[in-house]
Amino acid sequence: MAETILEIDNLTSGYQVKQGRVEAVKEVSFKLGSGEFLGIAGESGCGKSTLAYSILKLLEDNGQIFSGSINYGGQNLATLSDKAMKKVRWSKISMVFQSAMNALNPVITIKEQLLDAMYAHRPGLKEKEAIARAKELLELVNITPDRLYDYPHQLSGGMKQRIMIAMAMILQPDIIIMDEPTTALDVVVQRNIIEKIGDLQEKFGFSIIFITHDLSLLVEISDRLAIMYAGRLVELGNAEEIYKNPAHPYTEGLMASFPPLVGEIKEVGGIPGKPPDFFKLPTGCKFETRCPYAFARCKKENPEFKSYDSSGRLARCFLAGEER
Ligand SMILES: Nc1ncnc2c1ncn2[C@@H]1O[C@H](COP(=O)(O)OP(=O)(O)OP(=O)(O)O)[C@@H](O)[C@H]1O
Repeated sequence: MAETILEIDNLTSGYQVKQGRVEAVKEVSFKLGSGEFLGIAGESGCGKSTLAYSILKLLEDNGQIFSGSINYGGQNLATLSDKAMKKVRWSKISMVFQSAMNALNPVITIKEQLLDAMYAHRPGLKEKEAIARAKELLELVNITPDRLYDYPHQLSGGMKQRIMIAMAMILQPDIIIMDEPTTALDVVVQRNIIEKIGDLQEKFGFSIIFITHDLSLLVEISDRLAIMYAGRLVELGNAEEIYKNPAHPYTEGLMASFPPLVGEIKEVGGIPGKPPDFFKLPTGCKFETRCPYAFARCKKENPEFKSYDSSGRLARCFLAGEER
């Protein structure tokens, strides 16, 4: 892997609720390489957004990082002050939120919204320069510069989402976190946007953490994949290798739920049952209650997240690397 730009170590974060702590992210560790495209997939509620918001320290009021570290640029973001975090957020690590396009203000033109975002970080910027930069950003996401003077309602959903991607790139960050950036759009538009993101990444070299529940979107574009279940990473490794041979039964089930956009469709299956309640997690393997391969040991012991062969792939399953 290229030089590490972000290292998450044993991160546990989540929310304080009446019943106690929801540990929506539990002991998660991974490294993100410079220029790497890391895809994170898992069913709704497995903690993907909580992980993203933890990195940027944008958790809701009842949210909290309980333990672990988020190392970026020689600092631990998990313990960084709000003031210091403001220097990192957007300029070094930015984010495109789930249905971000709805965050565009309907009564203000795209120009004003882009310029406001620029002035917020570079107060001395001259208007002429800011407009030139705004036009350049629109062109990067394949929107003609004259659209700068439009209001959001004059643009399609795909265009609005591309504008949000342009916004995330304004300050040329090292890392862009994308949380389901295309979910609200139809499949063809989704694909165009993802291709565009890939082009931009190649051109500018930023790293991407791309979060989705739709694994088929990730397989082709990601360098590596991380699969989350009940707040934990259950598999992490090279995207193509995971696709060819998933080591964790949950990954296998996810693959079957989302057939690839291109290539052979094996079998459209799915995963029986639903994700567990964070307050009633099984004692052993957290996936045991839904796993077609579970055996006695899985009920009692929680498998470690570890490398099981020479490829460096990590998986949390007693059967990883074995014939299932
Ligand atoms: N503010 C909150 N207070 C309490 N629990 C929360 C809060 N926000 C999220 N959760 C819970 O944390 C868990 C993880 O949620 P999260 O949104 O991170 O999952 P996700 O994988 O991103 O799901 P989705 O794809 O639906 O956004 C869920 O059980 C969710 O109900």
